[in-house]
Amino acid sequence: MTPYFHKEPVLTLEGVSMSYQGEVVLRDISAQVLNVVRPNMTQGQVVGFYGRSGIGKSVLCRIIAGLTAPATGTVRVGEEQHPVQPGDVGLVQQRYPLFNHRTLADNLLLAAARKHEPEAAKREVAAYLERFRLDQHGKKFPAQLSGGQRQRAAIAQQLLCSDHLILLDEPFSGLDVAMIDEVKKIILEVTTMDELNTVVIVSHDIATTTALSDTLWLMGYERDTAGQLLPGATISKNHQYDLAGMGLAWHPNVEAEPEFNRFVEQLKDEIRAA
Ligand SMILES: Nc1ncnc2c1ncn2[C@@H]1O[C@H](COP(=O)(O)OP(=O)(O)OP(=O)(O)O)[C@@H](O)[C@H]1O
Repeated sequence: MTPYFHKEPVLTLEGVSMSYQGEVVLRDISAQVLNVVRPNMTQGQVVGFYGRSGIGKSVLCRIIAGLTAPATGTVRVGEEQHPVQPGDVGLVQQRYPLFNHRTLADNLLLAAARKHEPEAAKREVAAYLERFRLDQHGKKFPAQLSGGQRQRAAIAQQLLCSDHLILLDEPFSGLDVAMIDEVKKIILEVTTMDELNTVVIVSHDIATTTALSDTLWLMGYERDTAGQLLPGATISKNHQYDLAGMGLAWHPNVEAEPEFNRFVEQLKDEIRAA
């Protein structure tokens, strides 16, 4: 097993709850992502986030991104662990928010200008275009890009304007196997760019996401001591898995290992029960 240790927190949720018109959607969620350090490796963090459809994953993502204020609780991000502000966290949704009337390079420049001075923004965009193998396509408009290129562009866009933390909503849905491999590569690339880079993947593709993750969050409902179902979904402590500690954090061919497959089957059972 690759040795690792934890440093400072990069994302902290403290007692987060949310209700809409009196209906409790999220209940008292506390969870933390720590900067994982592996000797001689630049390695960011990948959190896989599961839950059944309609349970509240998107609501929690918007809260983590600072786009919706929770009813109670706080979200802290970054090295200083400041309360999240809109723009701190990139949110890559299934519909990629590129401007159709601007070229890819202009779209990225617009994002980079939120964080950098004009000259630095240009340099950053050039570096990201190359890094994401989009340098041949900078002058194209979003409609002229393939689905995979648009997805890479959307991830680059969010990395350019956010501060190390990005949330990917269903990054594998509707993709063929070759494209899934491509997106996996991008996610791994993002995490090896900077040890503080942290990617939260919300997905129904359990095996693919688990293979990439070093932490898993499973959202579900809990019962009180009398066996009554409590309102609102939560991420209980025993549903926050430390894959690094279990020897299942991403490494080449982790998906071929029997322990990995046993764990994925166990997770599927837990999701059904949650
Ligand atoms: N703005 C809103 N007003 C009222 N209710 C809302 C609002 N946003 C979300 N909800 C409710 O919160 C619950 C959780 O929705 P959410 O979209 O977070 O689920 P999800 O886990 O992301 O589902 P899926 O996996 O199907 O995308 C749903 O019952 C939804 O109707």
